Amino acid sequence: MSAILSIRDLRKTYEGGFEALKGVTLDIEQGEILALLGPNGAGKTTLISTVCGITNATSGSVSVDGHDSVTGYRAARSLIGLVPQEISLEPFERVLNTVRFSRGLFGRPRDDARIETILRRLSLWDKRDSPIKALSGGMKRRVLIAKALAHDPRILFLDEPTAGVDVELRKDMWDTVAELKADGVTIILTTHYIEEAEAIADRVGVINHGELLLVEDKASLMRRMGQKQIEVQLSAPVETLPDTLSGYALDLGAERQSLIYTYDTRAERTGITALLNDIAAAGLTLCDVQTRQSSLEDIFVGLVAGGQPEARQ
Ligand SMILES: Nc1ncnc2c1ncn2[C@@H]1O[C@H](COP(=O)(O)OP(=O)(O)OP(=O)(O)O)[C@@H](O)[C@H]1O
Repeated sequence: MSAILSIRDLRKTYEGGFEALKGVTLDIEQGEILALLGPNGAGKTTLISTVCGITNATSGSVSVDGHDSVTGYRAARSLIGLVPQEISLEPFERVLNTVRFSRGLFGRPRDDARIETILRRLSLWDKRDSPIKALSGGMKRRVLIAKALAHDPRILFLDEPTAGVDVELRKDMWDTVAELKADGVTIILTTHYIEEAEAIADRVGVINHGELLLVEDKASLMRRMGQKQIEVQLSAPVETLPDTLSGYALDLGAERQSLIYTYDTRAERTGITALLNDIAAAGLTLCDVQTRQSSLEDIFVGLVAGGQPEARQ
C-alpha cells in the first residue's frame, strides 16, 4: 500500500494564540479506514479542516496523492470529499438537485447516471424529489455523504458521522462506510465512540490537545486488548519471589501480598495452570484470584489522561 495522504508537522494556531494542532505527522494509506479518536476539543475538526483547506495551517504541509494542499489546492481538494459534523443543507432544495449541485461545484461535468448510483447506494433514490426539510435526521446525514461523494473523491472525511444518531442508524452508517471502502475510497473518520473505531477502522489514531498520541493498526491494538492479568492474593506477604517462580514474568502486588501475572488471552498456552501449581509447590497459600482485562477504552483513557493504560476488572 502507498500513502494517498501525507501530513507533515502540521501546526495550527488560531487567532488569539490558541495552539490547536501541535505538529501532527501522519500517513494515510490508499483504501484504509482510519478512525481518529479524541475527546472534545482535541483538535480533530481542526485537523480535518486544515487538510481540506477550510482553515489555513500555520505551518507544516499536506500532500494529497502528490498534490500539495496549498500550491496544488484545486487538484488536492478535488480528491477529497468532506462530510461535516453539522448538518448544513438548504431546507427547500430537493435531494437530487442538492447532490447534483455539489458535483458542479468541483467543475465536474453533469453525470446523472453517477448521481443515481450514489443516491441508490445511500438508499436515497426514492427520496430524490423530496425537499431536504422533509427528511429525517438520518436521511439528512446520508445526503451529506452523497454530496461529499458527488465529485468522485478518493478520500472521504467523515467528521463524527454518528454523533447523536441512534444505534440502528449507527450500524447502517458503518455498513455504508464498509461499502465505500470496498469501492476503493480511503476513509478518515473522527469519533468519540470507541466501539465505532473497534467496529470499522483498520487503524486507530488517538489525538489530544492537538497532538497525535498514537496511530496503530487496530489488530495490534486488539492484541493489547487481549492482554489479561491475573492477580493471585496470598495469605501472607512474601519478601522475595521464590526461585521456582523466576521463569514467570511476575510482578509483586500491593504490600507484597499478591502476584500479578500478565498473559495474552490469544496465546495457545496462557501458563496459568502451571503457574498456580508452581505457586502451591513453592509453599505459598492462595486466598483469592482475580482477573483483569485492558480494553481499547482503557488504552484510550490512559493515553488521554497522560498515564499508562490500566487493566480493567
Ligand atoms: N476558530 C477558532 N478560534 C479559536 N479557537 C478555536 C477555533 N476553532 C476551534 N478552536 C479551539 O481549538 C480546539 C480544537 O477544536 P476542534 O474543534 O478541532 O476539536 P475537536 O477534537 O473536533 O472537538 P469536538 O470533538 O468537540 O468536535 C478547541 O479548544 C477549540 O476551542
